[in-house]
Amino acid sequence: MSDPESDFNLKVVLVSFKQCLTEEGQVLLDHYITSWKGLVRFLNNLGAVFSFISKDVVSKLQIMESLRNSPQCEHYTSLQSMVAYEVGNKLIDLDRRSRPRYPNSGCRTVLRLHRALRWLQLFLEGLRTSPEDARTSTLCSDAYNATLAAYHSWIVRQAVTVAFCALPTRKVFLEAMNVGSSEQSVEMLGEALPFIENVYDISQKLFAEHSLLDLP
Ligand SMILES: CCCCCCCC/C=C\CCCCCCCC(=O)N[C@@H](COP(=O)(O)O)[C@H](O)/C=C/CCCCCCCCCCCCC
Repeated sequence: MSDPESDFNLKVVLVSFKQCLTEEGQVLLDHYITSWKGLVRFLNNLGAVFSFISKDVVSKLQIMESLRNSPQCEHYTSLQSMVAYEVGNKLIDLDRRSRPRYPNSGCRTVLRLHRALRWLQLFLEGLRTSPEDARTSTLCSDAYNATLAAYHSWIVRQAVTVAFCALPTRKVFLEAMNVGSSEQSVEMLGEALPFIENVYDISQKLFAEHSLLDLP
């Protein structure tokens, strides 16, 4: 009989991002949410120092799940249908100077996860291509500074910097992916990272086309 814990590995999660995409390039939100839940499982395994990050992701996933379970659920099947619905019906706050009317819009919520996906892509690519003795805190903060940092307050950036010091070594990280040796993890990343890259690129293009990359 299969053991769900030992069967769970980072390859399964990264490949699940492939299932987010239809042949027509639609990004399916149910699969997107499921893929993110898999990432949260890994984050939780890294220790309590990361729980403030995990809580933020979980709260965003809950917003998306409640939209998927709402009477408007059919508009939240894919990223494309969600953007069309929320943009078409003016259900998004566009101006950061006005009082927020739609703090839980799907677009602003997915945008936060979308930016974090870019961080993940850069961080895992850094792990894959770096030498054995590379410092994970440096890989992680380089990826963070190139992506999420620009959108975070000073206090969040400080908390994140402290959390990075608690990261395990590169070898431990690669083995925690649960796909075998460090070498096998590196190989797996080379095969599976393009799946999150595809989802990121399609989402980025969609958000850019609708001027949604800077939602407050
Ligand atoms: C063997 C393990 C393989 C690696 C698995 C990694 C799994 C990673 C899972 C999640 C990644 C982090 C997701 C961060 C989402 C951040 C969303 C965000 O930007 N939220 C901010 C803005 O939201 P609003 O306030 O506008 O609603 C929010 O203010 C910030 C909250 C605090 C947390 C932000 C920290 C982001 C740090 C990213 C590095 C994570 C390091 C994880 C260690 C691998």
